[in-house]
Amino acid sequence: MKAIVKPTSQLQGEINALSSKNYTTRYLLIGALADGTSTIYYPAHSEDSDAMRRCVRDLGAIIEEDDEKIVITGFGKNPKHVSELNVGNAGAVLRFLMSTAAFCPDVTFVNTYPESLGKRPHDDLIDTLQQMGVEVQHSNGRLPITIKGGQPRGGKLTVSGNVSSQFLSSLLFMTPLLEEDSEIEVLHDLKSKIIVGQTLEVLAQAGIIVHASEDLMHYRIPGGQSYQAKEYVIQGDYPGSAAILAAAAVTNSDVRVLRLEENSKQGEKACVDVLRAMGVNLTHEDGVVHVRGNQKLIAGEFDGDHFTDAVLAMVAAAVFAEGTSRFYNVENLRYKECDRITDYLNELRKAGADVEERQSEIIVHGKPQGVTGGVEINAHFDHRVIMALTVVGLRSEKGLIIRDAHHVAKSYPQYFDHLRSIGAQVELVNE
Ligand SMILES: O=C(O)C1=C[C@@H](OP(=O)(O)O)[C@@H](O)[C@H](O)C1
Ligand SMILES: C=C(OP(=O)(O)O)C(=O)O
Repeated sequence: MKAIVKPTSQLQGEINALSSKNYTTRYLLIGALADGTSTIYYPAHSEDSDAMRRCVRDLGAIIEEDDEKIVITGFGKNPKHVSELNVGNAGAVLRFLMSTAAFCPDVTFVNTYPESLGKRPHDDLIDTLQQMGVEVQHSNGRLPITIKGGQPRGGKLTVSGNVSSQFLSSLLFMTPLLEEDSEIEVLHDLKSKIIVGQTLEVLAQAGIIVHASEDLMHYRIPGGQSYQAKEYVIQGDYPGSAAILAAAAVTNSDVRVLRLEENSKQGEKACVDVLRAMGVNLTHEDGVVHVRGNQKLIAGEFDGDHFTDAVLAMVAAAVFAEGTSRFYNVENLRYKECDRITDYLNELRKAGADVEERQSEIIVHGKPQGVTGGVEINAHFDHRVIMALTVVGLRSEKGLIIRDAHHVAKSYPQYFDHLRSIGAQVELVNE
């Protein structure tokens, strides 16, 4: 599918935020790891959340669903001995389930996105699984990956955190089910640290005890625990909504996004502060972010690791700011669906933006007068590139054509419908 994004100067209306992808994957997992029946209200419906649903079902969870909820009966620590799992292009789903798969004798995670997830490294988690006595076959740390588990061991474990926090989260979900206690030391650095808070939050809700050090670099996890079956309610999704808010920020707008909790643990809620720091006129009260954009933004400097999945949308807003913006501490964006520094900036340049890259920084020389556009954009299999380039297209002189825009469905299938409902001129054409 091709998205033809036409210049649009005005956006107006109200959007109900999509449901959080990262909470949906977590609650599906802990529902599957519980012995009883849990209920998840308002789950996300996207390729990534569907991938988790499909895989836990393959592993033996029983799932019933209707329009508002999923009812899931888990398999505890006794998943079905499947031979193959397909996580699609979902990094978190793969990494979370690699540890769960250690309870199975022989499971292969297949490589269905060789150009995207197939290029992402998983060595750090493979190392830890090997410390636990699990045999892992892999191609240079990448898919396809075969886990030959059975009886993984706890004890003293280390995991590197400087590529992804998902490896640590994965171990935090699985180690409470081991017979013996575990101690996890995070080596090097811990990127996307803030999202580990979401993992600890849902573990506590399921009655799991984890002793975490204040800096989130050391953990003591008592073994022999079991997940309680509970009821969970999914909140609105900040990473996806960040793109809607950025679109409102770069146009003349009066846009309200509902269901965005002020006290959420999602790091990407910082996008509200980033836009405010850029001079955007907005309020955030009672779960509603209300943007009244006037196309005027000012540049700023931001630690992007605090809002990793919203960085691309914030960079898109900075393209139109007065002055030079700097997003630092973002090296791990290179290990996502595409290289979100080099690949993304190449597409931004095609659209007419003035951007520079460093190994762990994105620098944007703003163009308040707008960019020319009028070119075709390569999506690089990346939903966040698609969403961010759409924002740029709306404020361009000649619009943008985004190829392979259907990949937006990885996290936000209704993105273009939502944008059109507030007045964005976007045409979708089957290629
Ligand atoms: O734990 C999670 O659900 C996620 C962690 C983050 O990844 P990294 O830790 O690799 O940055 C984030 O980018 C991803 O979308 C979801
Ligand atoms: C990086 C992302 O997801 P994942 O790592 O789960 O593929 C994302 O949603 O932006």
